Amino acid sequence: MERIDVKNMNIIELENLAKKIRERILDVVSRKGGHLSSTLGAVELIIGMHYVFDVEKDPFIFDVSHQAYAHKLLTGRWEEFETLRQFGGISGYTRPSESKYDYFSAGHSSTSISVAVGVAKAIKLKNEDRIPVVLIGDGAMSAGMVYEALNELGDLKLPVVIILNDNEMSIGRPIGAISKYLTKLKAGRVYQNFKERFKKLLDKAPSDVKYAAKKFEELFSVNGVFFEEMGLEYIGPIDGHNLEEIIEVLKVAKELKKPVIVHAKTIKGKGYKQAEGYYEHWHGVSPFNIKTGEPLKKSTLNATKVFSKKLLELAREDKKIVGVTAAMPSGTGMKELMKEFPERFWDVGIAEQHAVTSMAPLAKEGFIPFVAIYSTFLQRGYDQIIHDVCLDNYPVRFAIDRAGIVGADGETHQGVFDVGYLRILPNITLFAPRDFESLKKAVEFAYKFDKGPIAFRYPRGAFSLEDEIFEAKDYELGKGEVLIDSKDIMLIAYGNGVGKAYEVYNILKDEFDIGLVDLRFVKPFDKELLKNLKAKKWYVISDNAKEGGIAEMLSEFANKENLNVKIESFEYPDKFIPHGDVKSVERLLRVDVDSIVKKIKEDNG
Ligand SMILES: Cc1ncc(C[n+]2csc(CCOP(=O)(O)OP(=O)(O)O)c2C)c(N)n1
Ligand SMILES: CC(=O)[C@@H](O)[C@H](O)COP(=O)(O)O
Ligand SMILES: [Mg+2]
Repeated sequence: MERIDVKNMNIIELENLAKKIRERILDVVSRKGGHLSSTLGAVELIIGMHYVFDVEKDPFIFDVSHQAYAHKLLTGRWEEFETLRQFGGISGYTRPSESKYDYFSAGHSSTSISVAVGVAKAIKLKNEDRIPVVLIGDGAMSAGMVYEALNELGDLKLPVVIILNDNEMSIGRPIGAISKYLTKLKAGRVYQNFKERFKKLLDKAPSDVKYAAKKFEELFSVNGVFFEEMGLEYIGPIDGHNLEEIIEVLKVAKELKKPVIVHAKTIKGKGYKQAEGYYEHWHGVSPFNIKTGEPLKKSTLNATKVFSKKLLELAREDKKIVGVTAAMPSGTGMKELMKEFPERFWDVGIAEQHAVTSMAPLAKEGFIPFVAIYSTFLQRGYDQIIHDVCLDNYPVRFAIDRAGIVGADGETHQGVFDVGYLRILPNITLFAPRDFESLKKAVEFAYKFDKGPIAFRYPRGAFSLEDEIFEAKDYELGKGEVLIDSKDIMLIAYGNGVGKAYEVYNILKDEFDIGLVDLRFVKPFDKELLKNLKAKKWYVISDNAKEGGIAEMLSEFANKENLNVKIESFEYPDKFIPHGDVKSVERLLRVDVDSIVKKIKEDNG
């Protein structure tokens, strides 16, 4: 399907288009799952962008880009939208590799204004007639990167239009002073009209009236002062569902040829009554019944719930336990702890760097901090882990959720780098549970461990290994476990890799002398156990990137110790891993059970 040209449509036609887009989004997301309420709330703003700006030349930059489904539908992906977030289908985010109308990839939040500043510099250097337009949510405004970008933009005064899509929500409740400030701006509209009338009066008034009026303005003008002080023009708040108003204001913003913030108020979930105005649940959904809003599948036990429950148990017993999440209270299971102990567990908003650093002094002061962040978002806090936690060896506990392949979110969200990026840091201890029971033991071990920073990782959803196949033993620092011994082939697995290795073992056990080791710790790892293995063919199975991963680590060790072993890795190859269900993606990467079995048979046949 061709790109839909909205420029010649009248308001009624645009409103009908908005309705059609919402119906398409609801229909597909209810059957396939995906992000829902953000994207429903941004339909008119996106139509407005397409109406006023020229998508053929102006960079359209979507923050996170989970709200950009309307943009996908307008730019020739109406039919393909059916494959949303499915293996081999279109991405849930903007991807230049998917469409020339997707200017930049996103998935992590708060990068958009930096991208706009960069492209605005390029446009100026090339002396072109283009203007970057950004769509960013209020939740994304909690991250430091936004202010780094605004700081430069306000100084350079490059033409950039930033549409602030303010639905007064992040995934959950919005956090912090900026969010409160944006809410206050609600009152601004009335004041703006007043200000206009007041200005006319002032021009004729004596100077003492001018003085009083100025004071009045200082006292009551909450309208965009913050942004104006940063050197940006501020327009708003406008009604982000009123196409006429959006178009009128965006036209003005475009003509100003300056950095402008257009502050639009929207309703998250707009157009689907069940979702309108609800925190969290409707942000990202699995397939559901449109009529009732009920999910089609009942939720089952997952690693996040097990982590959350165990930490809550410990927190009830020990007041020194504190914790933080960065805008993912439900996603990380910290919500329950925040509810019961609001003075000890915090959501800091999208602010992973701050989350990490702020826990180090709590450790220094004798508290027991847990940082619960997804593997992919912890990348944001990397320097803070090195500089503020590891350097002075503070016992901050990192609970790394969504480790491994996460599924439908794809490239931007895969939790595959943490083993590599953490393994190289001095002072840190790294380990991983293999099933729900060992996850409980992992939380206990991390709680008691006070020698320095420690991190454990667990997957999205359930482990691939069921409980009670192997008894969950207490963790001992740096100790692995031989689960099944052998003299020939050894599957050396880590974390959620143990379940996959066990499946491989079951297929091959009658044909080969094959065993299974759970490494348990990657740092420090169990050198004695490995040296004493009789099996000299090691197959490494773990859900992390191969580069900087476990096989690499074991090869270095084996070479140093002259162990004379052959090591093969079934970790993830050196590429960004696409979206789709875990099984299909692993098959594509040739690290699924069948591919591993085939390779072992070929090697040993
Ligand atoms: C660095 C980072 N941390 C956390 C997230 C998870 N996340 C995705 S969207 C979102 C909420 C964003 O809120 P807002 O910008 O207001 O957009 P809305 O969904 O309300 O439209 C969060 C926390 C992320 N994508 N990137
Ligand atoms: C857009 C974003 O970053 C989040 O909404 C993410 O998709 C959540 O992932 P989970 O579904 O794994 O919590
Ligand atoms: Mg929001």
